[in-house]
Amino acid sequence: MSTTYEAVAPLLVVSHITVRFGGLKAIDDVSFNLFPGELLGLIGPNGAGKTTCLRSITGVVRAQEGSVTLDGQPLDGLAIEKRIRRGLALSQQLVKPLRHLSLLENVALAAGSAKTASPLASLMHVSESAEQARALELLRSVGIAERADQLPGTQPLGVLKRLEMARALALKPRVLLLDEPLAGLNSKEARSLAETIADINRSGVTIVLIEHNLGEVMRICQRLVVLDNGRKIADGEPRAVMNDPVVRAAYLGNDTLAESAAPEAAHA
Ligand SMILES: Nc1ncnc2c1ncn2[C@@H]1O[C@H](COP(=O)(O)OP(=O)(O)OP(=O)(O)O)[C@@H](O)[C@H]1O
Repeated sequence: MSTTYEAVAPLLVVSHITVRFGGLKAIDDVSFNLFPGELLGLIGPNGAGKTTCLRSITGVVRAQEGSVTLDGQPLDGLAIEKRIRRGLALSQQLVKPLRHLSLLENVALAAGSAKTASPLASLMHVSESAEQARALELLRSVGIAERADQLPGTQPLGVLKRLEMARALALKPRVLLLDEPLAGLNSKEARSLAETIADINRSGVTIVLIEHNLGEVMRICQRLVVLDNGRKIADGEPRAVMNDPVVRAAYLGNDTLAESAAPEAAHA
């Protein structure tokens, strides 16, 4: 994709964020922009601060310094629910659907809660056909519509991850934050889910993707931000970033880079 993002106002601005856990600086003065329509990869070695960065954007973790703005509106100090209502959705590493509800009902519940403030009212929404139809459409968009009536307990991990994505999309997010969606999948499943993520992005959803599968990251992301030891060490076009000696040094000894994201093996 050859969008010139600099000509467009950023949708999300992360500005000089610092997060400390006791004496540890998990995030150290990190800034980056996310532009409308982008699929941005947030990468870095283990413990680099990627998840903490996403959590500080959604308010799960409070940054001691810095600010986050969505469409020009500061999110600082807002509770998680308010940030969700402003348009952020976080799809987590751990998949936790409601076990007694079908896949369709799980997504319909999320679609209902996007429209209502109270959990009881959102439960009642499950019976409404509009939410059911929308939930089915969302299940279709993540490729699991044929399992709509099945329970989560019988599903393989790949399906549960797609369900989690559909639930996040039900919130109609302006920015979808995905934390390691490909973890635990084999290479074929990972390739397929990465394609689904790219499809979701092409349908107009702006995405930040944390992922260790650098082969898929290189294939689907339009830009990469790299963290190492809590600091941003690179920000730019994927191939240029992966060729950056500073990035290569950060990953030195990390087999993932050598095996799946050598620049010569990367797709354009
Ligand atoms: N709640 C917490 N309390 C204390 N330290 C934490 C907490 N959450 C994260 N950390 C520490 O902050 C640092 C960054 O962790 P984080 O999980 O953000 O990294 P990451 O890049 O997402 O790592 P990984 O790729 O391994 O998931 C690590 O040193 C981690 O141990």
